[in-house]
Amino acid sequence: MRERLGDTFDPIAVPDLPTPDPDLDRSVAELRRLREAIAGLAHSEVELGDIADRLAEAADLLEPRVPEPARRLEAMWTGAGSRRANPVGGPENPIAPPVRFFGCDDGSVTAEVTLGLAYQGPPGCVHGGISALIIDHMMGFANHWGGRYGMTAHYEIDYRSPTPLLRPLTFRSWVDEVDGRKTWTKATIHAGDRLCVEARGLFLEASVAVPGHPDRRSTVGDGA
Ligand SMILES: CCCCCCCC(=O)SCCNC(=O)CCNC(=O)[C@H](O)C(C)(C)COP(=O)(O)OP(=O)(O)OC[C@H]1O[C@@H](n2cnc3c(N)ncnc32)[C@H](O)[C@@H]1OP(=O)(O)O
Repeated sequence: MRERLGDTFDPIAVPDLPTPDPDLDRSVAELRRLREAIAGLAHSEVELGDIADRLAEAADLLEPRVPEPARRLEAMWTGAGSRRANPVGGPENPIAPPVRFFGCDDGSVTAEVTLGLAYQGPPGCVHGGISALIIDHMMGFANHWGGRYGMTAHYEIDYRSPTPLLRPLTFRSWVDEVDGRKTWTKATIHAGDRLCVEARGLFLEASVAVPGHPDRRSTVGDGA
C-alpha cells in the first residue's frame, strides 16, 4: 500500500444505507442542530429559561418510549450492523460528528469534516480525543474498504500541529501492511496542506458475540 495518495485518488461516496426509521434519523438531525446551537451559546447573553423548559418537555415525552437497552443493542446489529448507530457519522447517533466517508480507487478512504464548538479542546482547536475517535473509526473503515477487518488492538497518534475548529479538515486512512490476522493501518488529518495529526493502528481479526443472539458471532465492522 502506498503511503501517499496517488493520481488515482478519486473519492466515491459510500452508498447511504436504507433508513429503517426516518423519524429516528430526523430526531437525531434535530438533536445535532441543538447540540451545535447550545455549544455556541455565550453566558447570559441569551434568555434560555423557556428553551430549557421546552427541552425538558421533549425529554419527558421521549424517555417513557425508550425500550430496554437489550432491544436497542439487538437492533443495532441487525441489517446495517452498527454503521447507522456508530459514534462517528452514524445517522442514528446524536453525539456523532458530521462525518461522511468516501472510498478511493487507490484503496484509501477519506472524509471532509468541519468540526464545531462542541468538539473543542485547546482554544479554537479540536480536542485530541475527538481526532482520535474519528481516526480509530476511520482506520476500521479503511480496513473494510481494503478487504480486511479486525478490532483495534493498539494505536499510536502524533499531534503534529493544532487541528482547527470551524475549518474543513481532510481525514485520510489506508491499510499499510498485513500479516495473517494483523492489519496495520495509517491515518492523517490535514487542514489544507498542513499536517495536523498522523496515526498508525494495529487491528486483529476477531469476532464478538452478537447482542440478542448468544450463539452468533460477528466480524462485521462499520464499513459493512
Ligand atoms: C468485531 C468488529 C467490531 C467493530 C470494531 C470497531 C473498532 C473498535 O472500536 S474496536 C474496540 C476497541 N478494541 C477492543 O475492544 C479490543 C479489545 N481487545 C481484545 O478483544 C483482544 O485483545 C484482541 C481480540 C484485540 C486480541 O486478542 P487475541 O485474539 O487473543 O490476540 P492474541 O492472541 O493475544 O495476540 C495475537 C497477536 O497480536 C499481538 N497483539 C495483541 N494485542 C496487541 C497489542 N495491544 N499491541 C501489539 N500487539 C498485540 C500479539 O502479540 C500476537 O502477536 P503474535 O501472533 O506475533 O505473537
